Amino acid sequence: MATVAEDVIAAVGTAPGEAGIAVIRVSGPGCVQVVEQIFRGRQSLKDAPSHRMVYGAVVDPDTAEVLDEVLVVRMQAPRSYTGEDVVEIHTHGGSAVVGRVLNAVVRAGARPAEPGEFTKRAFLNGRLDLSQAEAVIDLIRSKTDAARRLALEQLKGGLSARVKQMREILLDVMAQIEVTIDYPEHDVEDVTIEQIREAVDQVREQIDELLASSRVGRLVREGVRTAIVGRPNVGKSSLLNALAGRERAIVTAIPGTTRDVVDEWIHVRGVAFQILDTAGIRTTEDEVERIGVERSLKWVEEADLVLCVLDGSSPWEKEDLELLERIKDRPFLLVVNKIDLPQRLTCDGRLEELPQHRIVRVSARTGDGVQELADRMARVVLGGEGVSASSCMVTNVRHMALLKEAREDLDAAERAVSEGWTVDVAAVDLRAAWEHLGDILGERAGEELLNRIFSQFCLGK
Ligand SMILES: Nc1nc2c(c(=O)[nH]1)N(C=O)[C@@H](CNc1ccc(C(=O)N[C@@H](CCC(=O)O)C(=O)O)cc1)CN2
Ligand SMILES: Nc1nc2c(ncn2[C@@H]2O[C@H](COP(=O)(O)OP(=O)(O)OP(=O)(O)O)[C@@H](O)[C@H]2O)c(=O)[nH]1
Ligand SMILES: [Mg+2]
Repeated sequence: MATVAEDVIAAVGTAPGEAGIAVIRVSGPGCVQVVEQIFRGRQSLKDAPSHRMVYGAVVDPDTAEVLDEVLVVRMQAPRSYTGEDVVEIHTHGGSAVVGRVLNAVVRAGARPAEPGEFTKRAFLNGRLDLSQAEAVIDLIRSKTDAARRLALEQLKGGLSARVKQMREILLDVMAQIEVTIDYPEHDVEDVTIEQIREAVDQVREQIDELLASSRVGRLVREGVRTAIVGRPNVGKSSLLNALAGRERAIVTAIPGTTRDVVDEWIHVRGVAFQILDTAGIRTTEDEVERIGVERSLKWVEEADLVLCVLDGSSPWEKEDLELLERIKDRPFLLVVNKIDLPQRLTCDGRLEELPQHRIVRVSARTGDGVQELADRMARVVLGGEGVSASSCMVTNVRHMALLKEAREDLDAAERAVSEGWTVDVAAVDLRAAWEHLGDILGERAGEELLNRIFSQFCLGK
């Protein structure tokens, strides 16, 4: 079969396995002619209007055997996902059908696409910038509603708009510096220094805001590691089970039941929490239990959120106080458990000293207060307002690193003017900041970076 197209790529866009339908996507100049060769419909594809389904059959290019009954849609460049001519063949789902149809497309002149190649083309054709292309992977990978929302916001260009706005401010002041340098006879240097300061402050403030959002962004994207800690027998494992809604961990009346860390994922208000049930913290001679206690203490330091459990039915003990000291500078909630029993937790006003929104009273046995605890956990992570539909958060470590670099460039620019250097010195730093921000959008992205990013995609995306 003659090759009719320069670089037409094809891949299955849907998940493998039996399904109602599957979509084979073909992209590149000449892809309409490629598919035309194997498509028999009432209407020829090239005469069909763009973005309109056409009914027909796919045939084997050599034997003309009918392979499947299909719907085909053509999307004319540049109005398509990749920005190139695109044809999609919607077949019946199932590996034999999809295998034969894809094979026919390849024999008609397309080549199998590499992972992420459609999205890479969308980037190279200017349909998406790099941060938007990265959002496509995040969107596909998102397991919770909040993660989906953040990724979609980025795909729609939320982060890009913020970055472009900062670059505008920098570009304006860089232009002003040019004028100062080119026409030194006009005494404009003082004005320029003020403008540099103002631009630096404005952009730095925006960068700081974005970097501050990255903590929550990461938690939303990756999940919140939440450690349940406390003395033995206060009901930590019971609490894990109550949050999980199933008997995940072993519960007994014997103190020191849990040794290894037991974990379970739960979703609260669109955020994923990995709940870690740990060994009760006490001094012990038992070697196995001692190692468990060490791990518990490690989790107090490393968790994104600490749930410190107290037994409301028994008096406060010295271990409780020690633990409270350890957690007070970490993100924590204090959970007073066993409220179904008579309350004997006297703690000399220590509880009253804590911010009251940090204290939740529950019964892991009856389930009272457990929903309130879950809501409170989500609030601690998301802050007051939660992840609103319009909020833009940085979730990507590449973006974080570039924002930090840009911030350092701006610090350097400010130092240059404060120390009385001529404005051309600050100009170098401002340009560096402008470029680092541009790297978020992929302005100077080389082949290596692009390959690293797009190779993480699934086939057919
Ligand atoms: N069948 C199918 N579903 C899909 C995709 C796809 O490629 N094919 N997508 C792939 O990820 C997503 C949707 N993304 C898309 C983005 C742009 C265009 C597109 O044709 N845009 C044109 C026309 C818009 C219009 O008619 O107004 C444009 O922007 O000019 C299509 C899909 C999710 N669902
Ligand atoms: N009445 C009552 N009993 C509870 C409650 N929560 C836990 N218990 C009981 O307290 C005992 C200890 O519960 P666990 O969940 O095993 O406690 P733990 O903190 O995991 O204990 P270790 O693993 O030994 O550190 C068990 O007998 C539970 O049934 C509660 O809310 N009310
Ligand atoms: Mg336990």
